[in-house]
Amino acid sequence: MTSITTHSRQRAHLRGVHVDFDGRSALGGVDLDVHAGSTTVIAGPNGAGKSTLLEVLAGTRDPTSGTRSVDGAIAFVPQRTAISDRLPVTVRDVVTVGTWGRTGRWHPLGADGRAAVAEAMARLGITALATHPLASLSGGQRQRALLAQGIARGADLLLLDEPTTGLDSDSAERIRSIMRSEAERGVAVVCVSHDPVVIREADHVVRLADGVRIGE
Ligand SMILES: Nc1ncnc2c1ncn2[C@@H]1O[C@H](COP(=O)(O)OP(=O)(O)OP(=O)(O)O)[C@@H](O)[C@H]1O
Repeated sequence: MTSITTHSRQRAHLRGVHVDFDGRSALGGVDLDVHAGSTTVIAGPNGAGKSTLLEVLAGTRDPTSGTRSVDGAIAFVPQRTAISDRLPVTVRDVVTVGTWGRTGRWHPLGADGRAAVAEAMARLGITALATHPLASLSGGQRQRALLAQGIARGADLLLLDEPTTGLDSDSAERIRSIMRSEAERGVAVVCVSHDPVVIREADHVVRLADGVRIGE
């Protein structure tokens, strides 16, 4: 059983985060706290700063000013459209990359890594696709492979960029169910989404407009 202490543990903490692009403000002083064992959705209109905020959380973009602290390992699941469909890799290759966070790059997979890859593929229902090229998958299957990569990492903070966009309702439900179960396992799940069901099911909703939080 996971203790209440573990579940309420703070995983990420942003204060006064500003991001400017060429002198234009994309984020104008955002505060955010993310806790273990919860789901947080970043919502808002196009251009509101959602992806920029996710990038700051991920550590791939430095704030122009403000502070960021993150406690634990991060897995980032990009939108499937952000990945080239020409990459000559199989589904198992894609999921195996997730274990690099455990083993270090290019190290042979040990039994733990192989088990993590197999479990992640089984949870996403893509075991039968393991040897298929990424390029041969449908959009929904590709998004599942990317999420399997994210959970194979075994991270404390799982960041997802629009994971259900363009998926049919069964595929979207599978993705939502994995997000819920990861949170139940104690992971802090943060996702950018326009999907009303994802937003309704979230423990916390951060609404952005023009780079600032609204509705609080
Ligand atoms: N690399 C960049 N260079 C310059 N401007 C950028 C860059 N990335 C984002 N922006 C600008 O910052 C603002 C916020 O962009 P961001 O992508 O974070 O919004 P978003 O809420 O994720 O939008 P969408 O829903 O369309 O994905 C926009 O005005 C965008 O044009």
